[in-house]
Amino acid sequence: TLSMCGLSLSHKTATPLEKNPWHISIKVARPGKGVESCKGALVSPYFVLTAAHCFDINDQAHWITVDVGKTTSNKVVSLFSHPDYNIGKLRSEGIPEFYDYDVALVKLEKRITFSPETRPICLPCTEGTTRALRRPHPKTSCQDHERQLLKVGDVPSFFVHEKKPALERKEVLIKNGPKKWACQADAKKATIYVNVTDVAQVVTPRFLCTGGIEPVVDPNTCKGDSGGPLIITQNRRYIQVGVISWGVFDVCNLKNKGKVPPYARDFHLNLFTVLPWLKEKLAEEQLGFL
Ligand SMILES: CO[C@H]1CCN(Cc2c(C)cc(C)c3[nH]ccc23)[C@H](CO)C1
Repeated sequence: TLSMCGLSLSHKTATPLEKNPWHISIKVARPGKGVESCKGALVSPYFVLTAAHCFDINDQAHWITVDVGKTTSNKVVSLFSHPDYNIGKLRSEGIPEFYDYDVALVKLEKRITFSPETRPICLPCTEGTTRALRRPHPKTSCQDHERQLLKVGDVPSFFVHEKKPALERKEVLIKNGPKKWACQADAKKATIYVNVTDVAQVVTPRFLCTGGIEPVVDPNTCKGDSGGPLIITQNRRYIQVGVISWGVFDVCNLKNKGKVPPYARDFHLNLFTVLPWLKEKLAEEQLGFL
């Protein structure tokens, strides 16, 4: 039987993890280089979905620890970054970091047993999401999922910011209508993109854009939120539509303290743009990809 995805407990006394049971914390301890912190989402008994930029080509599996539910340091067996991810691809054009296809799957050594604080989130174009959307199977298509989840306009969504011991939900609007172009244009205000002439060079069709102050002030991501899920709620079920990739302004960086500019935008890898890769890597996880 396909286990149900995107469920969570929401009563007042539920713990942060019971409320966000898909939440994963990832740490990469590089000898002599300190620890890099990222987040991820549990998507099946063996796999965590995160950002490719959390890892370096030289990272050893034993440098990576993955906290799932209450158990810390689950062993990583393998790491599958998207084949088209290449952070240095545009270096020759004076663009030091390029985040296109910034998505990775981490395979755990031991199969995770689900529990009230450990449950998978729903992925687009799977049977679990068809059920979460209360749509008929097999009549419902992947395109139906995209039309229902990523409607044209400002789409309500949220990400989870870890502020130990709490997990805070940050509600943001995906600018998926007329505001999309202004959202993307603000990418050029990022310090490292000073050489960018056409914003389309760095904001490729793989990205969803959040942040800014119209129609309301959106909270922004921090570097440490990288890899976490961008989530849309439907009928109290949680569906991941994006992976937090990069932002123009790190609100957690103390030197940026207190002053968040209106051009602070965040960019998330749109999972609808990497479905063939997801389907291939998760083929054995019985998620029922459409
Ligand atoms: C385009 O230029 C910027 C790229 C990435 N930014 C770092 C960064 C990463 C890597 C990932 C996430 C989720 C971030 N959220 C906010 C900042 C931030 C720095 C600016 O801080 C330079």
